Amino acid sequence: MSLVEIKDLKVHYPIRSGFFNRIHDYVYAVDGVNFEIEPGQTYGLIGETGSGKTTIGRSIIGLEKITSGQILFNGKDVSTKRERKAVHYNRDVQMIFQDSLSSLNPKKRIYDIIAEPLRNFEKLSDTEEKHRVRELLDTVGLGDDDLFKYPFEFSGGQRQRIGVARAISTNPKLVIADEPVSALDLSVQAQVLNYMQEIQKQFNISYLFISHDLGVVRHMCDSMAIMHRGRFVELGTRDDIYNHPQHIYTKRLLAAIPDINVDQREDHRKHRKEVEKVFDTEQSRYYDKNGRVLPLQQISETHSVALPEDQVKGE
Ligand SMILES: Nc1ncnc2c1ncn2[C@@H]1O[C@H](COP(=O)(O)OP(=O)(O)OP(=O)(O)O)[C@@H](O)[C@H]1O
Repeated sequence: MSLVEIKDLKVHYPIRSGFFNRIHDYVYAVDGVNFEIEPGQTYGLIGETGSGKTTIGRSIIGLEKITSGQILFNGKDVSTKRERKAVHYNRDVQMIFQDSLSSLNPKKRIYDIIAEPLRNFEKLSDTEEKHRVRELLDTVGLGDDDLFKYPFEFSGGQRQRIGVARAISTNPKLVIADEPVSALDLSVQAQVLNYMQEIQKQFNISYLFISHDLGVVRHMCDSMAIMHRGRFVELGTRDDIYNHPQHIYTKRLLAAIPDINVDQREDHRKHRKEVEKVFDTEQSRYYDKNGRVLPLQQISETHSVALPEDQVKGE
């Protein structure tokens, strides 16, 4: 059984205006998405800013009221607050945010930041708590010297590792990581991602990894969905997406990954320009007359794409 199943999830925000503040339209932030996250695996949600990724993450953790659809966790419906409470959901699902400086309380020492979820969810003695906090800091490569420092005394990468330690303190089954490394330098990004992968293996955690950059998630995700305008344009395994992309929006995101090989930069620039040109001329075929993403078509057991009818063929 999948750890998480998302069924036809919709989150629509009303747009109000006028003297009576009437609803005159909606923002279709998330407009009918379906996917599953397996135990111990990483699922990627990739798309440009405003495509609806964060809204999905916030809906799963319970920070966003959903318009319709279902969120199942271990087969149990957790779409409402009452249902989440009944299954200790708040302990089992944690989140890592992009901005580590604002997500860690600046007035608290690291010890208390990491101990806080433990105090909320576990009944530990003082000695057990100290032992657990030390163990967690050690897991993310920080030491006893760091225990009583404040967040501002750390680098961005270290703070993000503290965010990881806090998120895993309650032994969660799912961690939602919303752009966890976007604010970091490339070398520091790799370090934080390595810690996240090691922790995943050690504790069999599932990640929902949200990013705007297909380059960053290449080595993290087992499966992924490419999102645009509140819907999925393509979903599949890592191999489906990186080696057999079908939707022009996915191809465009792939072409945007910088080429680290200096000799090939010119070729890469030309390829990127060509992909952009195709996207500009062809994109109207891939969206309906209101600019919405077409319905997904399954083209293999693992791979679905929102293709125009005349493009659909099995792999
Ligand atoms: N509370 C809200 N009220 C109205 N519209 C909202 C609200 N929250 C988000 N939106 C809109 O919903 C859409 C999706 O937003 P969301 O933050 O999920 O996108 P995203 O892909 O995560 O973007 P980013 O990477 O910039 O965070 C956007 O158009 C956004 O403006």
